[in-house]
Amino acid sequence: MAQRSVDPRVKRAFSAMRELGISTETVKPVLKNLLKLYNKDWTLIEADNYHTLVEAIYELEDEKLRDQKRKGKWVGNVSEPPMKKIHARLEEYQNLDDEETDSERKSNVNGNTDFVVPVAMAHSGSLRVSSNANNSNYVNEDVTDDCLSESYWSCCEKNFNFMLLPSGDMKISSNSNRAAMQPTGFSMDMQSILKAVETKFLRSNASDGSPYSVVNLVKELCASYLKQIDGCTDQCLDSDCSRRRYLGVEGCNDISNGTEKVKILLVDDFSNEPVPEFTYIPQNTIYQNAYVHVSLARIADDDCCSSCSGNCLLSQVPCACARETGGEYAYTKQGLLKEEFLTLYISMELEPHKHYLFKCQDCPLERARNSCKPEPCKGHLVRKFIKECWRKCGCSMLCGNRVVQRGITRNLQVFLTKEGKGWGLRTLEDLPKGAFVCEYVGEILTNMELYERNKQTDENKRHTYPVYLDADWGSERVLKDEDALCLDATYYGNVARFINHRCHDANLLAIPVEVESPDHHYYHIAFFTKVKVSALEELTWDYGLDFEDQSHPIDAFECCCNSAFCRGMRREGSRSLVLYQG
Ligand SMILES: C[S@@+](CC[C@H](N)C(=O)[O-])C[C@H]1O[C@@H](n2cnc3c(N)ncnc32)[C@H](O)[C@@H]1O
Repeated sequence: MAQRSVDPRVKRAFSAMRELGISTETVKPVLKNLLKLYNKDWTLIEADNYHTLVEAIYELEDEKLRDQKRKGKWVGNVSEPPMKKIHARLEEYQNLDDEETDSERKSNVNGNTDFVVPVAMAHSGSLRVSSNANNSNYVNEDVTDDCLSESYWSCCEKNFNFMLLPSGDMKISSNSNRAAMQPTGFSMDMQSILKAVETKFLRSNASDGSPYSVVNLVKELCASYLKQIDGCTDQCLDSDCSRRRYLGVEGCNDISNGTEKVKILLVDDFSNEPVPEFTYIPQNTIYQNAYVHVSLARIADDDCCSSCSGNCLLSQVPCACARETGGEYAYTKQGLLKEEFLTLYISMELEPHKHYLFKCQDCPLERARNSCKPEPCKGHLVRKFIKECWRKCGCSMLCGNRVVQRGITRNLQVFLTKEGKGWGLRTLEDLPKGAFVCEYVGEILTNMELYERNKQTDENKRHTYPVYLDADWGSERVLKDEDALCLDATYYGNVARFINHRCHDANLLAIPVEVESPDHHYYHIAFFTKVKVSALEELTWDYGLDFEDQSHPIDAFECCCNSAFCRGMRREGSRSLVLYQG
């Protein structure tokens, strides 16, 4: 009888779990459940080195332990249940992952942590970092010597260890594996090792006269590695590598400083633009006077789903958290924003006049601008919120109604735009329509504080990164200053501060999301794709600017969005708003 071949993704998952000491028997049922849950969408399972899978196993095992304890059958070590150990391993594994490329991660997952370059192989063939299925653009391409400028070498040395083994072979491993290598070989500097390997080869194999160079081999390794970690294409590697510059003193750095689940690199392909000065924060932080009261007690019992468990999206009847979105969840089981919500938000963005514009009696924005004689309110669009399950809910962190709070999972990159917009954000992977990209993160300020900041800042350093949190100002007659909030990403922010404006046909939408505070004075602004976005496309957002408005104190920019619908190309004497509506 013909044997059914096992899906390679299943094999990879088993293998990755074995690395963590989790047996295939334990993984099988959990994986099966997750595949059912996610409609066989592997991206969610494979993301973050199978984080979801490990968490699910962890939860199931914990549940079993709790059950055994309840029944008085558990005889293990109270201080460290077995899955706790696995969890610790996972953390270790993910820390390790911070230092790795996708390809290295794959080789680790397959139990093949280091590259050993036997001299014979070094002679006969090319060494390549194995390919990453999602980023096939960046691998298995020819790499020229020109690509290897100083910065490449220093980056390579920073990220790899080169070691001469007693056999004369060379072992290359990522820096994170340094400790593991020590007992078996002699650690020396990279150049000496390359020389020694080459000498050994030439002594034993020189007879066939083939050209051989360990140096070239390692160059190739470095180039492949860099192409993988920063999404660099062959074109930019080949064209003018010396101009490529990586943020930081040397080597390649993650602008999030390890605070996000994924590395976010900043690349400058065109010039020596100064590196943006700001502090990366992955979550909003209160500046001073903003009143953001988060407490479990303030969440009413019927505003959460304490009796739920597991994944709310799988229950027959939507839970209380879906009430905000009309009794149905905003997300699909694949974790994407549902079509009908996208349509509604797109219409709000493109045709705001068709939606309810609330005009405050005593507008906090106008009050901040001129407290003695405020102008009439210009109106605020009343928006529909997404509400995610949160801590008072009984469901798990894997619940499908928790997307934004899980943070960035997509591969993103900050790059210098060539149209003169400054830095921008792009995706390094194809994104489906409705995918969560990132949250707009900054300091939480009252509008008064923002206004004061702007007054004190000189003309050239205007605060070009604030977003109003005015999506629900209509629900209160008079909003107190400490409740009328905005986010300013000028000094503290995340990747979203690099998202440039595009008139009308931007590919992202900003959507208000309630997570922990039911009153909607404070909420999250989350960016979702409104169309499919291809790898390397810039991510843009329509700031909703009125380029004709000349009344605002902050000077506008001349729009270079290149959209056919551009409404902001500088006309003589025009000024406009640089404050966005969230
Ligand atoms: C939120 S920041 C975006 C990131 C910014 N490009 C940077 O380098 O930090 C907004 C600023 O970017 C620039 N910008 C954004 N979109 C633009 C566009 N379509 N045309 C020209 N400049 C733009 C403007 O200077 C604007 O004040």
